[in-house]
Amino acid sequence: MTGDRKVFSLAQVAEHNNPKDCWLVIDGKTSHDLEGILALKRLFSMGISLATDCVLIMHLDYENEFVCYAVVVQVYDVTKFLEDHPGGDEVLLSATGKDATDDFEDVGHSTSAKAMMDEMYVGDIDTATIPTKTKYTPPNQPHYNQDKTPEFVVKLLQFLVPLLILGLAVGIRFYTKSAPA
Ligand code: HEM
Repeated sequence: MTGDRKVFSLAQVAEHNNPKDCWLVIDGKTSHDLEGILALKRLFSMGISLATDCVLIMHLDYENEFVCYAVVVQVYDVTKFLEDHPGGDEVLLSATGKDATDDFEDVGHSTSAKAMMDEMYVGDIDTATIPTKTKYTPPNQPHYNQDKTPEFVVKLLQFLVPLLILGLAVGIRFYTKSAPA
């Protein structure tokens, strides 16, 4: 299994970005044959690392069956699937040239969708060629309320207007009382 593993750079994958030749990079669980997994594990224990990120997971499932799979970032040729993709071809084409794992996961693809991917697998990606995800965190800035002045004026008017009306009413009353009839 390890001998014929093809490893691509992101730039190489990005060349396959059109309806006639469309490749995607998606990180997923892939169940490999036990022999292949054990061969990988032997390499790992010997301190030999692969060009790709690969995490081996082995556990017993609910029925005490021995399950093993590798998590690797893989490259899929989806060209033949473009027309049949239930989500449409455009989403697939727009997911080329990047790590489309999040796009794929966000949709919540079914296990049968994931199973289909095995047939489209063409190789793994050298994850060193994928730019690391950085989240934008805005710098800490003091809270500045742009509407402070109008807010203050409104509050002042709310206080002054009733006072003015009251003063006016008292003034009129005083004036009309004191004026000779
Ligand atoms: C090899 C890769 C892919 C395969 C085999 C695949 C397969 C499928 C399948 C079988 C479905 C039907 C629903 C399901 O069974 O989950 C589906 C739906 C969908 N997929 Fe994909 N897909 C792939 C990649 C992607 C990517 C990268 C995106 C986004 C950029 C995407 C977006 C969608 C959308 C939007 C739907 C429709 C969901 C809905 O209407 O509920 N797919 N896909």
